[in-house]
Amino acid sequence: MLNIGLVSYLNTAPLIWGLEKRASWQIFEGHPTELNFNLASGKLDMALISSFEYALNAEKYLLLPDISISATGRVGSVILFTRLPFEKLSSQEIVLTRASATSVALLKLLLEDFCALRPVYRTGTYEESLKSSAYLAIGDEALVLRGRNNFIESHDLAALWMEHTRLPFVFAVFAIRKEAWQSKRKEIIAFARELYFSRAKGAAALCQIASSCQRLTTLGKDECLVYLKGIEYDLSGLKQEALRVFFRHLARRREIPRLPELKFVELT
Ligand SMILES: C=C(O[C@@H]1C=C(C(=O)O)C=C[C@H]1O)C(=O)O
Repeated sequence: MLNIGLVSYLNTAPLIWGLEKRASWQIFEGHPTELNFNLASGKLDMALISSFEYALNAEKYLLLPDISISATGRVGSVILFTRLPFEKLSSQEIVLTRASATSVALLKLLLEDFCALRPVYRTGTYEESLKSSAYLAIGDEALVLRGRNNFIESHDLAALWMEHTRLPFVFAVFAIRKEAWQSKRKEIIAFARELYFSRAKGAAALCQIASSCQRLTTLGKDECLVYLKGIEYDLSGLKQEALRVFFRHLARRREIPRLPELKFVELT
């Protein structure tokens, strides 16, 4: 049995739209940090994980070629919501969602190194952030918060990253545990083929996905479609370059012990 982890957010729907159930695999859905933990601990064989988790534990993993959750510019669902003007955030408290690894590291990089701001961070929920100056949300929660106007500003982290680096940003990759690749290679290749097929079907059905998944958020159908059109699922050359740039920043900031290489499985 192949144990597969998938992110439970709306943005993953187009990637897994055409995926059919199979007796040989079991799907677990969760927030990125749950999937990161369950893949690192061996409960899962392969999963969509935070690109930060790959950088942290790259010696355990191999990557599925050409799969990611990325955006070129605005992503729409990784947002710093603020109750103060952005440039006044030094020494102010920012509450960080527990669901994210990549976006937390990206936020710190953007604020501290690119914008010379020095806030104080705390992990917590949106409710726990009500007296703080800002809240970092990702995924469906960010989409819901976009509809509430109790913040004065919202800053899209992928758009900020692009402004500073001119590059797309890769939030998640599909990683496989090395042991699983040794023992379950055939099943992994079969799953990968289905995933590529599913992605193609999802791309052709975006309008339908937007109408049927709209209930997950408070977005209208058109807004939902605009959001899904902005999410990219490939890991092309430029995205690999963008990942390396992000990893170099993480290593320089000592958030990861060493600079990881991008190592892929061969599906043939
Ligand atoms: C674009 C998003 O990317 C997600 C953000 C992640 C993170 O911050 O660790 C991990 C997986 C992605 O699915 C999102 O959730 O909005």
